[in-house]
Amino acid sequence: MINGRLNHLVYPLYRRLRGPNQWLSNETIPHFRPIVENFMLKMSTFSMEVMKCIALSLGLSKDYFDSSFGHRPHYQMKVARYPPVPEPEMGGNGSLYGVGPHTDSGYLSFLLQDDVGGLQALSKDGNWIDVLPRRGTFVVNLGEMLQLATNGLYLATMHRVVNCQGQKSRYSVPFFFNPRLDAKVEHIPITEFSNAGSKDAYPNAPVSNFPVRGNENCGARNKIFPIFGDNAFKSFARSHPQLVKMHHPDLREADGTIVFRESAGDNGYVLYFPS
Ligand SMILES: O=C(O)CCC(=O)C(=O)O
Ligand SMILES: [Fe+2]
Repeated sequence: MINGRLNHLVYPLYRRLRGPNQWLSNETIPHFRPIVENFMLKMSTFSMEVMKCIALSLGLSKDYFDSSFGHRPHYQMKVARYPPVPEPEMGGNGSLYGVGPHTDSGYLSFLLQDDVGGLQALSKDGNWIDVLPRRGTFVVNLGEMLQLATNGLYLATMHRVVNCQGQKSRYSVPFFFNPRLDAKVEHIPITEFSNAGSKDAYPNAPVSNFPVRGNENCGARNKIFPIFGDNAFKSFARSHPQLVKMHHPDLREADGTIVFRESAGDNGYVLYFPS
């Protein structure tokens, strides 16, 4: 439900991505809500500063991206725990990855990871590189909206999380900084970027080694939608097919595409083309 309405009555689809936060009680974690709210506010101010630096690095005015945040940038934070996966299970049916290979859908992601390790990023020549934890630093990933804006001059960072073995869980706090859900991200009109090309950002990616879930997120198979909300909904639906099934009965994810059940319905599904 969103604002008392059933999900399947809410269009455009990306409006379903906003809803009330579910806070942990003070008994579970004291002061959880104010700590998280304070962190998110500081991160969003910081992110806007980094976006100004990115604009300057592209030879644009520092407020170039501001209109795409408007009064309501879409930022999100999560606290993720990756329990260790015992060795016999490694390599079995998706358990190798805590998060399969993907690029994030927005502008920037800041990851605060503990010292367990497991995060990897894909180099352009197709090798996975360990992103080693460094105390007191954020890992910063560029997202698909920056790749789209720069027509591939700046690539969205392909990354994944390999499950740890041993005793300790891995904890990570990703903060995702994005445009407004309804922002349409245009190519930056600078000719030197126009040939960069973003059709297949990772031509050497070892796609055949990827687990089934995640294949569709890679390289040429990953379509980037210019309206950020559409792009975010795409990523959400791919990453959480079970949630789509439970809470979005009019939708289905198939082969990396979001499809919806026609209400008048013959007996099938038709492709959903984001706005
Ligand atoms: O847990 C991490 O460090 C990364 C998580 C991630 O890539 C994601 O949630 O998009
Ligand atoms: Fe990610």
